[in-house]
Amino acid sequence: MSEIFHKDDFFHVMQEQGITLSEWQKQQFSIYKDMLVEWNQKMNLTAIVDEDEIYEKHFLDSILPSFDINIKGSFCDVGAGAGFPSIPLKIVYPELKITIVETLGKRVTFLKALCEALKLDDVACVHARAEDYAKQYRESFDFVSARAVANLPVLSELCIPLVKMNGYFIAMKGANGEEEASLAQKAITTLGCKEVQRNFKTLSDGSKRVNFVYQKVKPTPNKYPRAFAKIKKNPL
Ligand SMILES: C[S@@+](CC[C@H](N)C(=O)[O-])C[C@H]1O[C@@H](n2cnc3c(N)ncnc32)[C@H](O)[C@@H]1O
Repeated sequence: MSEIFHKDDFFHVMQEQGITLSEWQKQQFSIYKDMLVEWNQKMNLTAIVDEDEIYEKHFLDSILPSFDINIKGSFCDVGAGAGFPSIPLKIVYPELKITIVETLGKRVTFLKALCEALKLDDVACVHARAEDYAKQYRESFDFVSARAVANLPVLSELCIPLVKMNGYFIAMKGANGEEEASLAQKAITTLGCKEVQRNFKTLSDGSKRVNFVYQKVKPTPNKYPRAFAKIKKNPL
């Protein structure tokens, strides 16, 4: 990637990956960017408000995992905040069936308005904690992902119970990702997963990304997820 990232580089990277976006998809990204900046004046959605940075650090970053694994079917985004990574993925891959589980009501309000403005079908925005949602919807999704929600030992217990057998948990991590991954090894195995990919990326400012892909090879034992206080106090 170039040293200074411009919005147009986003579309070039997509093309390099064989993804040609229609005018409407480009417009959807533009509407998304505008809504993010506008709503951010009323509520805390993101620290990134520069247009080029939004295209790189939110939009491109969200889509990066799909360059290494074919993301299709049902996709649950735990703690999506302002919609990352699931909404950029949905814009690029309109067939995805998205469920967002987000614990902050104001952000859910933003996400619902966003989905309406972007005319997105098949996006459910659920106001809940992931560990509560898993009581009813465990092992329901082909893919479960999260970015910037919790450290990996904790995040694994929030996300893996929601993954179907043979489905995938994608943990999107930054510079400390590998350290977190070593600490999470026991959690990943206990919850029924094994690592199948570890993908490294670098953004234009040199910041590192590592996206871990774990596959569910055994059902998650019924006692997980525990209540959040227990997960936090005593991570697996
Ligand atoms: C730092 S934000 C990251 C948002 C987004 N994923 C991103 O990368 O920009 C973390 C989000 O996770 C949500 N969250 C934290 N714990 C959660 C849980 N147990 N279940 C669902 N959402 C949770 C928070 O409300 C917050 O919106």
